[in-house]
Amino acid sequence: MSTTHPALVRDRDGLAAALAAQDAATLPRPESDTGRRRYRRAVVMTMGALHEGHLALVEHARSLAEVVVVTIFVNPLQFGPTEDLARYPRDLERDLRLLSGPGLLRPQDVVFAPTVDVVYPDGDPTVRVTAGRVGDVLEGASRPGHLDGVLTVVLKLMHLTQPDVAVFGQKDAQQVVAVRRMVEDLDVPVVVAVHPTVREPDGLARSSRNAYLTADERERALGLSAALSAGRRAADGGQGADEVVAAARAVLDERLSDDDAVDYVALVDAGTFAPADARTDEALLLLAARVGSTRLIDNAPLTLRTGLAGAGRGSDATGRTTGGAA
Ligand SMILES: Nc1ncnc2c1ncn2[C@@H]1O[C@H](COP(=O)(O)OP(=O)(O)OP(=O)(O)O)[C@@H](O)[C@H]1O
Ligand SMILES: CC(C)(CO)[C@@H](O)C(=O)[O-]
Ligand code: BAL
Repeated sequence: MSTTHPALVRDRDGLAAALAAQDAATLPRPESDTGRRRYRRAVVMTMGALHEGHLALVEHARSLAEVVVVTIFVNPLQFGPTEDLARYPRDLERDLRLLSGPGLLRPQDVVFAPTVDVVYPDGDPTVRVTAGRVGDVLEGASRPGHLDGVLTVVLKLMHLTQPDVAVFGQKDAQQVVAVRRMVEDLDVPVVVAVHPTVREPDGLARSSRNAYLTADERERALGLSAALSAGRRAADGGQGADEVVAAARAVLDERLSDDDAVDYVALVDAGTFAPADARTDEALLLLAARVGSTRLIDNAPLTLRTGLAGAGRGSDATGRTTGGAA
């Protein structure tokens, strides 16, 4: 392996030693040292097959913290029995090469790429984290148990890598909501930071699964970002939630073929993830579709001008009380 690669650790002892070295290198400095970043250690969790989206998360982590840990682990627990666990792209050499690019990992930063038996030494864990009602809708409804599997490994990786801040991508919007909820509900002492979705120049959200797409499928996949733009235009034009969803769905119907299938088009309150209604102003338009055999997701924030924010109270998809006067 080339010496320009960042430090790679593959087991728990190696990780503990690397974290101890990071801690020694980041002992508190005098208050007068104004060059200090806000956090000591940031973690970026990935499943590898890295792309510009992941690298943007790493850059962001680096701007937030003195040292960074990137994890690369394809977590079997979050894949359903008919999903793509076996064919999910894995290329550690390539990932390490990308992470050694300029402005990314520094000598004291670490890549933790454990095998399944390192993360789950006793096999599938008996005790797991449940996403509760966040895990029942949208991604959770389409991929039963997916968000439980995500949260279980995220909590384990937080324990193992001991970050002060963990950086996630907005592309997986529901994952962000679930992780934030877990951190709050289980008093996990980690700050959750979110980076906006990074796109290809033509609008396609970067995703490791884009590698599965044929040229024709990739063209049809542009329907997702086009649908989000149509939804945003409808909102900008003063349309309500139903019209925004209809505008997005019409574009998907037009751009996808009989070989594809729309999974969901949903508009939720950006703050609570509850379905958007007349009280919603800041909303998130969420899409999932299968293009050929590849399932893709995307989302975009938008502002509903029909929103009557503050009216009434309710309970959101995450269990928090919403709306109305405090
Ligand atoms: N285009 C993107 N922009 C910003 N963040 C991203 C993007 N793609 C992935 N991420 C974030 O990177 C982290 C690791 O994601 P992951 O390794 O699953 O990549 P992915 O491209 O989403 O893969 P997949 O194709 O399996 O969905 C997650 O926090 C995810 O939200
Ligand atoms: C957060 C994560 C690394 C957990 O396996 C995964 O869900 C992902 O890559 O988004
Ligand atoms: N980025 C989400 C990981 C998954 O689809 O399993």
